[in-house]
Amino acid sequence: MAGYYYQIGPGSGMVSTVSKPWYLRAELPMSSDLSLHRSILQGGSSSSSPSRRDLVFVVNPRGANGTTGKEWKKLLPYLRSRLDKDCNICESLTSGPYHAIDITREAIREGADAVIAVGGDGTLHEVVNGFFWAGKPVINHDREDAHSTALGLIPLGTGSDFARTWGWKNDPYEAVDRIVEGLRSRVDVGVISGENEESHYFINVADIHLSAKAGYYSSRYKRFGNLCYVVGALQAFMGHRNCDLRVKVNGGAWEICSQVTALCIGNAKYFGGGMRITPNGDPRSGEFEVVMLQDFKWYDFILKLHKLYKGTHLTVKNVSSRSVHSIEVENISVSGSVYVQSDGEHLGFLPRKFSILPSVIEMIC
Ligand SMILES: Nc1ncnc2c1ncn2[C@@H]1O[C@H](COP(=O)(O)OP(=O)(O)OP(=O)(O)O)[C@@H](O)[C@H]1O
Repeated sequence: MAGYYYQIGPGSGMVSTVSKPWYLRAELPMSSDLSLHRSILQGGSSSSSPSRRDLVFVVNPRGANGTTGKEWKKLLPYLRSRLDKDCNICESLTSGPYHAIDITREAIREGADAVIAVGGDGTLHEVVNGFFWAGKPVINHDREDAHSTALGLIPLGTGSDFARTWGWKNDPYEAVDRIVEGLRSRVDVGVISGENEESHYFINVADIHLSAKAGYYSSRYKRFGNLCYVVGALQAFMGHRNCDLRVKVNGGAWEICSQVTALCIGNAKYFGGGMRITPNGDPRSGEFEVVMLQDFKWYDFILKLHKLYKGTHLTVKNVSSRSVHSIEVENISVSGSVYVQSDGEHLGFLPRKFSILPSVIEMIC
């Protein structure tokens, strides 16, 4: 699917499409997005001085049950007033799942200074995946430096869990201020490989079994806001059985982990709409924090849920934590599929290998 976006110029802010190759391959936006584009087009003036930096905003208009699109529209005048002087502000609305990946790849190849995800963790996840292609970082056509495009985030999703690790709120105005300030830091990204599958990337938390199943179901109930995680968890509990897994940490020997309820691989700290599951996860540490819950019963969640939210569960019985740079996980039992998700998006089933790519992306933070 070809990408499309519009450049919003300085001054009084007329907007024009940008005459670069991939913009010319633009598809027409979906009708509901067209109104948003039109409203921008009516407001602006155009400019594309070569010295100005291109900031590409990848907006999921359907994020947070459609709130992202509405908030983005309200945010644009502020964005223009703060960034118009120095930057070309380019917006691209996604037309459906996975579109953000293509937009990001094209923007990097065309030399964008930053690609900024506007939406929730799902949108951020797709943008992060757009930083890679065929197992390698995407590079600019004209420059040798593979990582010259920075990643940014305007958190406007239902959970927006990655933002919580940085202490950011779902406040788009604060996010714009961060982009204006322009501080950048290198962050780690997780890569997941499976049998005969292409590599897949994550920036927040990947998880296995009950929590992944809960995430799978919760995505059907996003219209309930943060309550979707509770409804998803209740549905996942029905018919849930703890299972024995085989794991290999940092390329060592295989170990058996019995009666695993959930295994969570944190590049950051939060998942499930604010649960501090891997409380020591840090995307600048070069390691994952792996937290395993074993032999949990449904009532353990009721009794210990507050600890999971606060991140004080590591001392609870049957909870373990360790720092790793790679972990392979297999299902021992031949019957039943064990769910895997990454950044809250369903990925498939075991077996999978998770490895860290230290400092691979520069992030605006
Ligand atoms: N135009 C679109 N129409 C429908 N779905 C889309 C569109 N663009 C992206 N998506 C999908 O929407 C999903 C959810 O998006 P996003 O993460 O931004 O919001 P959220 O689910 O409300 O927030 P969070 O993931 O933080 O809970 C993503 O998986 C993405 O693939």
